[in-house]
Amino acid sequence: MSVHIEAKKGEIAETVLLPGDPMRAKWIADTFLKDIKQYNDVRGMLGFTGTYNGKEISVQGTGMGIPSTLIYCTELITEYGVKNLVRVGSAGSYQKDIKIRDIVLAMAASTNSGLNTIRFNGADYAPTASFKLFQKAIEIAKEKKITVKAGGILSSDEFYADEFDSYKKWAEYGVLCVEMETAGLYTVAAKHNVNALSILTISDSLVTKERTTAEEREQTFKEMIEIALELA
Ligand SMILES: O=P(O)(O)O[C@H]1O[C@H](CO)[C@@H](O)[C@H]1O
Ligand SMILES: O=c1cc[nH]c(=O)[nH]1
Repeated sequence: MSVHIEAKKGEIAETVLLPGDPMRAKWIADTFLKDIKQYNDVRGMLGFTGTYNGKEISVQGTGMGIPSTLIYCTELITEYGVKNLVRVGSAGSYQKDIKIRDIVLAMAASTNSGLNTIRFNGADYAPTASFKLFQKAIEIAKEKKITVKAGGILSSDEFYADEFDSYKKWAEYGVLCVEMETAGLYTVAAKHNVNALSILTISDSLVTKERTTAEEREQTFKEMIEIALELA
């Protein structure tokens, strides 16, 4: 047992899917996995291990934001030996041609978090996806005939910005979409020399102001999950 995860050693697979929402973790386990065992309920941050096509895989809620994500990822890596961390999250589009329900593979994550400027004494660090998982995800998507887009994203510390239009600066520099965890995930994975990839489904657009419902966000991101599960 670690501070925030009550699993015994060996109860968590080498590959873990990481939704922010613990209820999405339960939905993924119930919908896609066999022989499911719930290994965590500390703080309601549900975690499950099961099998997918005969391979063991786990799914763990991370909560929202970089600090919460860093807690779960650090414990998964250092206490449970997890090697592949695959975030499956929702994101807001910053670009006209990134539409609701599109899937985005995050190649790199800019951030307005102090995480790395603190860590690197004021210098910038560029958190990037693991090439191995990224390349594999592209191949899986091709095989499954699922269209994916790929590029840089923003991991923001705030969901509600004071100035709505502040997103336009990131958009001008090619950032595809915004979420709140990936820069932390990629940084902690790099520190411990393990693999990480964020696969995101666009839940709303800052450009067109369209939105999906909370239920859709929890349950309808099937294609993204199908790619992630094949990464085990
Ligand atoms: O859908 P999840 O994985 O929670 O991700 C996004 O949704 C939350 C905000 O509603 C933030 O965690 C953001 O990153
Ligand atoms: O606009 C959005 C949508 C999902 N997640 C975010 O952080 N922002």
